[in-house]
Amino acid sequence: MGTKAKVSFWVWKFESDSINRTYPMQVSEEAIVTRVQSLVQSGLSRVPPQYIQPLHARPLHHAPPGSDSDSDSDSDSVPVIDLSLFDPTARASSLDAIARACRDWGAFHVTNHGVPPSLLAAVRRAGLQFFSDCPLPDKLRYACSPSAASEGYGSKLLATSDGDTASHVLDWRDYFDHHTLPLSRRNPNRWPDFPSDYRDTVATYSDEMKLLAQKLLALISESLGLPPSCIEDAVGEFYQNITISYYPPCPQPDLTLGFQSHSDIGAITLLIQDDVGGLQILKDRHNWVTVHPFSDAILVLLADQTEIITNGKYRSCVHRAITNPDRARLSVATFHDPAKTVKISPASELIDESSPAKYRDVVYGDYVSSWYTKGPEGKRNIDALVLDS
Ligand SMILES: O=C(O)CCC(=O)C(=O)O
Ligand SMILES: [Fe+2]
Repeated sequence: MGTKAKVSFWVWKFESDSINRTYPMQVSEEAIVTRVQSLVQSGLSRVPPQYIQPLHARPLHHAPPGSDSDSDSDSDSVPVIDLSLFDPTARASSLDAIARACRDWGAFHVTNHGVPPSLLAAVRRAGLQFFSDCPLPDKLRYACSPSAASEGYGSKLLATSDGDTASHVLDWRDYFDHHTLPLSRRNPNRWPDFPSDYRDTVATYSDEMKLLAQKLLALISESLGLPPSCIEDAVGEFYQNITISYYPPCPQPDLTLGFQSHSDIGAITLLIQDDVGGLQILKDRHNWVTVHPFSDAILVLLADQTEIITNGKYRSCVHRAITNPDRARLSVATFHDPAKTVKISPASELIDESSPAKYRDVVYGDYVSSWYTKGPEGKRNIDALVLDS
């Protein structure tokens, strides 16, 4: 069956504590190539302990009101913005709708966004074929190195002595990360060559996402009364990465997360998912709301640098992915970040005596390093930059 060979990657040393809880003490070399999918294919009925979330982070459905694990309120749903309504007559009310969505959610779906539905389908299909039809040894030819933000096929790892990964709880997720922009970072030879249209599809998708991100940042700037180019000018040339996440079915979804709670660290993320569902957004700081898959809409998530540039008028969106026992899930997130050398600060237009800067300036590369050493830890990394008022 071939599954045994895959399990052999899973080599841990375990030790038990006084209440007989087993936990890993040391990660062997082989564990570097562990993928969640290979665990699942080995036929587990319980998840290994390093995937078990602490109680407060579990996707419970009956938590006390106000807690981080509050119930999913189905009555609330992420706003939808129809981009075809930005003609001169409807423009003012559409900008108002964007302002409300950014203020209340830090997220919204866009429809009539101009990206061909066939391209959205093609990128989902290419990702799914790579993850589900390609044998593990072939996928591992693209394994990313365990160092921070490397390109390729990976899974989150346990903390290492060099401090590259900081969390002690693992996500129930495998991923493929592509460096797509600027073009000097784009090398499709490092991406899967199966299915045969994979590389072209991801490259075309990257170009389309860049155009949409530019359009959206202009509208978001305008929705605050800023010049359309304000946020994009502050970000500078986009450093774009595309991450395809694959969440295998999980035997114990109540104990795990596909992706722990976090906000994205760049400026703006554009996300599509398949019809399985599992993405949740934290609304009003304590309510987890499921983002139901919505035909060919694209989900816009405001990220930390946009929060700084808008001086907190728009906050970055905290989100997570839950798992399910039955179906693998796929999402494609396209991140648009500043270059590492760019200094990000609140837009001068938004600052005066009555509205002082709320965030310290930060060089984006320093922000990224602190994220990779501390990890999201279920908190907002950006809170470290908030100035005392
Ligand atoms: O899978 C998802 O829906 C979320 C992915 C995500 O949050 C990320 O890649 O940053
Ligand atoms: Fe994210």
